[in-house]
Amino acid sequence: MPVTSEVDESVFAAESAERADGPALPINELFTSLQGEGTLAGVPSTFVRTSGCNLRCWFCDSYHTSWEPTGAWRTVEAILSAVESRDADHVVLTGGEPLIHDASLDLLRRLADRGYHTTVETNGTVVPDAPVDLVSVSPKLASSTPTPERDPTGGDGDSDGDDPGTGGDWADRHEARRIDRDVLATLADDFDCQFKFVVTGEADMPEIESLVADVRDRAETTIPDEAILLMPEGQTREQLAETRNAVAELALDHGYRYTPRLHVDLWNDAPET
Ligand SMILES: C[S@@+](CC[C@H](N)C(=O)[O-])C[C@H]1O[C@@H](n2cnc3c(N)ncnc32)[C@H](O)[C@@H]1O
Ligand SMILES: Nc1nc2[nH]cc(C(=O)O)c2c(=O)[nH]1
Ligand code: SF4
Ligand SMILES: [Mg+2]
Repeated sequence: MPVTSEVDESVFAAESAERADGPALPINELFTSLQGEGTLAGVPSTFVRTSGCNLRCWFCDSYHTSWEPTGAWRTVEAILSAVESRDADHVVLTGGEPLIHDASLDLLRRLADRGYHTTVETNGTVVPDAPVDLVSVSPKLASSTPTPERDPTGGDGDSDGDDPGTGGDWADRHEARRIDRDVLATLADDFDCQFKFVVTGEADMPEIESLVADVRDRAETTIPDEAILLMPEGQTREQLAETRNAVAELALDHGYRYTPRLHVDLWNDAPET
């Protein structure tokens, strides 16, 4: 089900999630792997990847959930059966942005009822009204915003008006939506959270520091440095090899945690890993 990127994420958010056979989600892929990122790295987990996103990061490693959302509608019932047919007792709900879909809340409630440990991978723009064991928040920095030079839809990078890409169309929407400090503080107060920043270089650090300070000011709970994770940007082993040592040094310098991208080290950019 390819859907063109002229269409907003509402294609998947609005198309009825409530069907005759119950709530449903657009699923891009469902697989079992090792959690590759964050404090649970290495834990066998079943990944449920929804399609559709309210942002458009230029570096998105899940292009077919954001820039060109693709997937097949599956009922929450069918997703639960698929999860139960696998061994893992950890489930990671990701996307795209899983929390733009109401049916994600049904899925999370029913996974909790069945005793699964749930992690939600989210960009931190939506608060879920459902139980979640770990909210893995990856707030998007200014360096994530698509530009004519960083346009994964194929813009030619110059400004002569013949740019065939659509990345530029998304720059303003992405920029306006990417950070909501109140949502981030509410997530910190209401859930166990890790804040996992994608770092492209040292220039990202002032924004991370000021955002962390703002969220700490607004939240009632204490957010320890060990809940702040720096993750190198890179979709492939080759790209990660260029960024990871510098990002590890930045984590050391700032007293934050470093997270690898274990799945990229192990399986590069293969689907369903
Ligand atoms: C595809 S996103 C889906 C969940 C949610 N939309 C989000 O961004 O957190 C899953 C994770 O991959 C990270 N990610 C995406 N592209 C990346 C890249 N090129 N390098 C490093 N991390 C990336 C995101 O920051 C997020 O932590
Ligand atoms: N192995 C593995 N670990 C992951 N952790 C977060 C992922 C994601 O795409 O949200 C991811 C993923 O795609 N694969
Ligand atoms: S918020 Fe997540 S899914 Fe959406 S474009 Fe950015 S990395 Fe991709
Ligand atoms: Mg991934």
